Amino acid sequence: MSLKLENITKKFGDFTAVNQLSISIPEKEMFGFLGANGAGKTTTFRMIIGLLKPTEGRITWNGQAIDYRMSPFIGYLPEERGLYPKLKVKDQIVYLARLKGMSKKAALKELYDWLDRFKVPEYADKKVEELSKGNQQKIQFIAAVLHKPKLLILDEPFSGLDPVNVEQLKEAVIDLKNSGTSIVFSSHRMEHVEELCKHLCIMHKGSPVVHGSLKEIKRSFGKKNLIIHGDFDFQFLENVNGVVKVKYTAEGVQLQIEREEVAEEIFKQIVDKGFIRKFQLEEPSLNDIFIEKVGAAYE
Ligand SMILES: Nc1ncnc2c1ncn2[C@@H]1O[C@H](COP(=O)(O)OP(=O)(O)OP(=O)(O)O)[C@@H](O)[C@H]1O
Repeated sequence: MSLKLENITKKFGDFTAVNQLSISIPEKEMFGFLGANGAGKTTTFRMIIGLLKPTEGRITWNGQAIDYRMSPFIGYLPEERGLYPKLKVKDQIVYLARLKGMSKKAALKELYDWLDRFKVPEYADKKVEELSKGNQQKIQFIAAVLHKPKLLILDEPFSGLDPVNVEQLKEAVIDLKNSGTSIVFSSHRMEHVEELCKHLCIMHKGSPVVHGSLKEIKRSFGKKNLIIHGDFDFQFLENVNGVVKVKYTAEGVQLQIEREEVAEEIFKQIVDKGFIRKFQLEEPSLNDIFIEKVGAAYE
């Protein structure tokens, strides 16, 4: 039981926006879509919700082809936020909820529950244009989740939010996942995907360049990070075999090394050089992996 994309290609004329994308998104999980601008994330989402038709391939949800009849089960937070500025929040939310088959009463109850959760019950009677951009985004998020979709697609849900609002929305998303919603979201921010997702896909120019579980992706990357803090000169490390990158930090140095054994070698070499305050081997970050796989495209 899952969302499945099989050999999906989307062409706009001669231009291929998505190329042979095959992914399986597990049920009741959060799946992250990473990619530079123009990588094909939004196009993929539009195909998942049935707004665009793939040129080739098949998209299924629990084995059934996705079509408009599934709309009540799907929630979508589009990248281009599209609320009507002149309408009151509650009128707009009720209108959108009714399109998903909810009654006015149920929609209002859900709306007030969400507004209470975000500690802004007074927004119900405000016009959208009276709210800040970040708060408009919260309302749009509520519009996407009000009908309790089983599959929730969030295009850049955290962009443009201040840190407090990012945390608030993250908690809401985690609660939805824990209550059984399958969530797919895109982001430019590696740390959000790293924190929230078990599985992910990195898109590059329409093709998936990395795909799978975060754990496995990190393990198979091979390279590790080694953090050393100490009271001695680190420069000689630039010439140690197996050291790929050296980044100097306020308290020492952060190395990218080819494999774990290089850390042992380095330890032998620094042990007599002076006081070592920290010597820590870490898995690569998603950012390290992204930079290597997509690299120049993220300039
Ligand atoms: N309707 C369209 N007609 C022609 N080209 C399109 C259309 N929609 C998208 N594209 C192109 O397809 C490519 C992928 O776009 P898409 O919006 O899916 O990227 P994205 O990964 O969501 O990027 P971003 O992070 O900037 O939102 C881009 O080069 C874009 O210009």
